[in-house]
Amino acid sequence: MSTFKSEFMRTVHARGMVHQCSDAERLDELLATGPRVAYIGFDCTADSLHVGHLLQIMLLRWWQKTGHKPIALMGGGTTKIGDPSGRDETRQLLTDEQIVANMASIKGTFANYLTFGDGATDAVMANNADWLDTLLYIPLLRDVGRHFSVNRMLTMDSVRLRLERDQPLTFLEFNYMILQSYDFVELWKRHLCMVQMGGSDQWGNIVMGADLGRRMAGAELFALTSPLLATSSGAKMGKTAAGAVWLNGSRLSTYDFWQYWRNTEDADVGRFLRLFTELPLEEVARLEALGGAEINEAKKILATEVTGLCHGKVAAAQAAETARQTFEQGTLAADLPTVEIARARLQAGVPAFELFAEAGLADSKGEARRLIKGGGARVNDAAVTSETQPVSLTDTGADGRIKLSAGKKRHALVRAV
Ligand SMILES: Nc1ncnc2c1ncn2[C@@H]1O[C@H](COP(=O)(O)OP(=O)(O)OP(=O)(O)O)[C@@H](O)[C@H]1O
Ligand SMILES: N[C@@H](Cc1ccc(O)cc1)C(=O)O
Repeated sequence: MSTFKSEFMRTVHARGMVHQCSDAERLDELLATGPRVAYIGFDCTADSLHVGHLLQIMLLRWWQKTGHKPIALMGGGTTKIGDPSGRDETRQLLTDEQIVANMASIKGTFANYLTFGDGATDAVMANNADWLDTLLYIPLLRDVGRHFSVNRMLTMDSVRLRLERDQPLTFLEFNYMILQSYDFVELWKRHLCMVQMGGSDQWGNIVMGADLGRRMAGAELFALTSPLLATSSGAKMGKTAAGAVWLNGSRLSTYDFWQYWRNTEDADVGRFLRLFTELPLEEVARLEALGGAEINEAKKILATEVTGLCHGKVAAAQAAETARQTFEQGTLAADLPTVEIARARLQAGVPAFELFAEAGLADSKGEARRLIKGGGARVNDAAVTSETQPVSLTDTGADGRIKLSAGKKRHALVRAV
């Protein structure tokens, strides 16, 4: 591992970011001799990326930091097809308008992690709709389709698993890997892009593209995948009971994002520090070795570092301070009153005045209404603007709770049961 010549390969291996690489030795050689180009594709299936994408973004960031050029590819075209990789069911089809809106909303995230521009190692953003939307069927079949063996396509996990489990796979989805492969060759032609990275579920799509590049253009292309992350307790990383852990601040507040990382399981602290922060490995080793209550300090550092990259250092410091005031300044310690509300009710949305009364923050519904009218009621630190404003499951923070406040000092937590 330590024998790698290139800084990129040394760094990403040492930090545990690599699952598979098609030819690590050869790639290492090429990376040691000058700036190279790599890309990762992101489909626009929602209006924000989530924590599951963060490892991919960190790979692009290290790629750039170690002297190479990253391409963030928006899947404006591929989102119309829907990648079957790692999924049991066909994705719901999105309209063109939804895809365009999602892309606009996702794009901003990359500016926090990458430096864009025209220089040799500046990042570039591309959209595969630019070349996929105008493909013609017969020419595509003749120029590209002839290089694909259906026999081999059937052995790819994205296809094989559906067939083995008797789950339907549409012809539309079956074509996804052809289009992702085409992207790789197109980016090679446009930018001499020679590496495609992605989560391990993308391996089949990536090696098919590398093969296509060899056949169509005589290009030497490489695949490098990251592990698909689960927490120590086995849950797929990035999704909580309350939904995905979104990267866009409009979807998940900086404070809740910070809390998600603060609530990391003890056994994951070292691994997450290596994967999601840029702290030197010696520092990570020191933090990881902290025992007992001190591990909480390491979790706060993790939360502040990851939040700092995603939302900026100022917002991260603010989130850390809010957490300190809320949970460490005596009045609001762990004995904060918690009310349990039936999940179905929260799903439907409970009018704020009812919830405040039930949580004991007002003696009656009438008093709760007055509290709200007077501007003294807050849900997750945001003012409640109408008495009947519904409080629902979507307000649940990454820690599985909704925080209600009456004035500055009185708080209660709501948990769905
Ligand atoms: N836990 C994870 N660890 C590493 N990479 C992940 C993780 N979750 C997602 N990814 C990467 O991000 C890509 C998109 O993931 P995923 O398919 O889960 O996103 P989604 O389409 O937004 O969510 P869903 O499949 O739940 O609709 C995956 O192909 C994978 O490479
Ligand atoms: N298939 C990838 C996204 C992607 C799209 C186009 C590509 O060329 C590469 C990757 C995913 O689902 O996450």
